[in-house]
Amino acid sequence: LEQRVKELHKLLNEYGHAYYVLDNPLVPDSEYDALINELIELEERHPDLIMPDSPTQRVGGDILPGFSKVVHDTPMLSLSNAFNEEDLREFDRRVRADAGDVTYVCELKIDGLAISLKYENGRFKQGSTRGDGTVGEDITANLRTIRAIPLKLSEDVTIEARGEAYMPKKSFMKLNEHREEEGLDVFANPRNAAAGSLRQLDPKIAAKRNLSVFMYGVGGDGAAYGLDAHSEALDYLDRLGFRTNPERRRCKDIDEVIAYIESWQDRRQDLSYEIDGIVIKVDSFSRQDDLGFTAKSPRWATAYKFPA
Ligand SMILES: COc1nc2nc(N)nc(N)c2nc1C
Repeated sequence: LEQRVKELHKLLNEYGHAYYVLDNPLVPDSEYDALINELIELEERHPDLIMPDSPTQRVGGDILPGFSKVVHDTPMLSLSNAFNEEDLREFDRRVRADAGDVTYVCELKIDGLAISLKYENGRFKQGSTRGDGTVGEDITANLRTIRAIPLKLSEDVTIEARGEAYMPKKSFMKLNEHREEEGLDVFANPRNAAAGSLRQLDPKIAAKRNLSVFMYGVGGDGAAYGLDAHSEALDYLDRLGFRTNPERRRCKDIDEVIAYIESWQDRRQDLSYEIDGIVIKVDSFSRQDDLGFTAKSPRWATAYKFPA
């Protein structure tokens, strides 16, 4: 019996990772559903076999009285903005003045809300919003319902991952249709819908909102994990079981960055999620250290914003 429960955990976590993290289903939904229902049955009959990281334990029971505060280990900063090619070239000039020739990493800027996920010995412990950058809200119960967020990593590491929670365009359209039928006011955009869903005190509501995430960095000093560059950190997050955005691209100079941005100007409407720009980061962590931070933003990154 215990053996069967362990086997179901393994199968469901593997199938779940393929479906929700890699967008590459290994089995039809009907097979996944049959297995999860078998596990729910077994756990109902034998509650002593319920583990915290069981795939059935994503939706908590009780409604929270409120959200407690979380002080971030390192501030969750904001990004400076670039609105045109001149801004981008100015950013590049400033970077190379202090750090010399650098390689950049370009990432899609997901139009959602920033989150921090903390893991201890490979297990999801706490998730929070950015808040004011220093203090956020503990929304662990709601984040547990997001199946793209692993409850257990492939390695027993203690790590913080940061990224963006968002609502896919399709889910946003369906949610608003449903709200219209119910005579409720609709959400203005997927970002507001995602924020509203994660601010629910009842995790059962968040669980129904079909949210997802793209993780875009490690909290604190990347070098602490033996990584030399941001692109390596993203590959490391992939290996640990996180969902990262596959469209990221290393660019050897600002001309390549500009070409990458132009390539997404029109293609972005084909994405299944909304983006509001492209984030450009110096790849090497030691070059990032040469550049440091202003009071509120890294000097080694900027966000090109698409015209609204
Ligand atoms: C290094 O800091 C950041 N990196 C980011 N990366 C992506 N892809 N998207 C963001 N919104 C983002 N925001 C911040 C503050």
